[in-house]
Amino acid sequence: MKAAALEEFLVLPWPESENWRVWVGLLLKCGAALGLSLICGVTLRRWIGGGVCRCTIHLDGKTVLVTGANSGIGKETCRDLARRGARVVMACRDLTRAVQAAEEIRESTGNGNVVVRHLDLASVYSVRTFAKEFLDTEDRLDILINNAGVMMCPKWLTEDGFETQLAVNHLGHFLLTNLLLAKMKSSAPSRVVNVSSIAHRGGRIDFDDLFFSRRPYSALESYRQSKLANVLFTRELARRLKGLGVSAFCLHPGVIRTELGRHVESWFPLLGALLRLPALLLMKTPWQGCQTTVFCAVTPGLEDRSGCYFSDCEEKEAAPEGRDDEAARRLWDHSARLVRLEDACCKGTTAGLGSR
Ligand SMILES: NC(=O)c1ccc[n+]([C@@H]2O[C@H](COP(=O)([O-])OP(=O)(O)OC[C@H]3O[C@@H](n4cnc5c(N)ncnc54)[C@H](O)[C@@H]3O)[C@@H](O)[C@H]2O)c1
Repeated sequence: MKAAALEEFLVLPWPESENWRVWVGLLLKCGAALGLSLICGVTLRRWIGGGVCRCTIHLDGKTVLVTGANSGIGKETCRDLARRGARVVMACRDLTRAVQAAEEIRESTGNGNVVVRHLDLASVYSVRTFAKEFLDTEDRLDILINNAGVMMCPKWLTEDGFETQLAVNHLGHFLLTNLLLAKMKSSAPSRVVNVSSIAHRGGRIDFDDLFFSRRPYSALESYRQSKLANVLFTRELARRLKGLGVSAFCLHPGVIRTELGRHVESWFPLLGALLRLPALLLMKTPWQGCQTTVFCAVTPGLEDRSGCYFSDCEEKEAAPEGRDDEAARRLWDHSARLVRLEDACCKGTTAGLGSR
């Protein structure tokens, strides 16, 4: 169709004409207008909508530990908690970037009590080494934020033979939390905050094939499985910790502009480039992305909501698959077996958390 013809096609006399092309043109224009208002609406909602933690509490004398702290949501979480006066331990895989991030946080907050420790959640050995050093050197742990994550990477197996997304997003954090629980109990009231995702919806824990050994690998299914595992772990942890002074929460941080999509972008570079502008408009900033994490970490009086799921600084209902107590218990048992939680080095640290 030539330009003039196209123009004529889209010109809209009011629909008194019976011509079907007029109606198609009208529909197209309405569609475009609707799409545009939707984008504007969502953008406005992103920028001026709720989801800001208004709690001004100070954390002087408290120690917080944040995993995956050198970028994105984790880094902004550290900045917020450092501003509140906490001692912040940044547990990171990439030490070079972590040292730079810590320096930047110290400068921007005036809090010099921000330290970096090495932690690779894809390695059971690294998690155990980190935990041992932490227990030996730190007096207390008031807030543990399990934030690190990897999304939709190719099928990589870790040195322990685990599929990477489940290993980093769930198993590493499961082991870390359990190893540090004795310290958290002695620092009670304390909190564990697990950064999950809305992607837990529609997720499924395949207990017969957690690592995609017998089924074709799907990067998306694996991510969903790992984020559902975060929700179920929170639920079971809260149940086991009832009355011990440690609460557990999980959350969806929103759709945030971070480096999390690096694997998806590397698979579809053209799509990544095309989506950059809409992403800039529609996605929240890392500062906005850390608000629900901080809300769960510091808001007083949340203890009776232990085990719950949050989004936009409000409690929300997790998807039905995230409220399955039997699956939560099974996942705990499977995870404990996989990371060998009962090994000598953990004994004594999990007191009170044995099986039912
Ligand atoms: N960005 C979003 O839109 C979004 C949405 C929902 C949930 N989340 C969750 O938020 C959390 C933070 O992600 P982000 O968006 O800030 O992305 P990010 O990529 O900026 O941060 C992830 C961090 O995890 C660290 N990490 C990855 N593998 C690790 C390992 N093996 N050991 C230790 N650290 C490791 C990375 O180094 C990085 O610092 C993730 O758990 C993610 O699933 C993010």
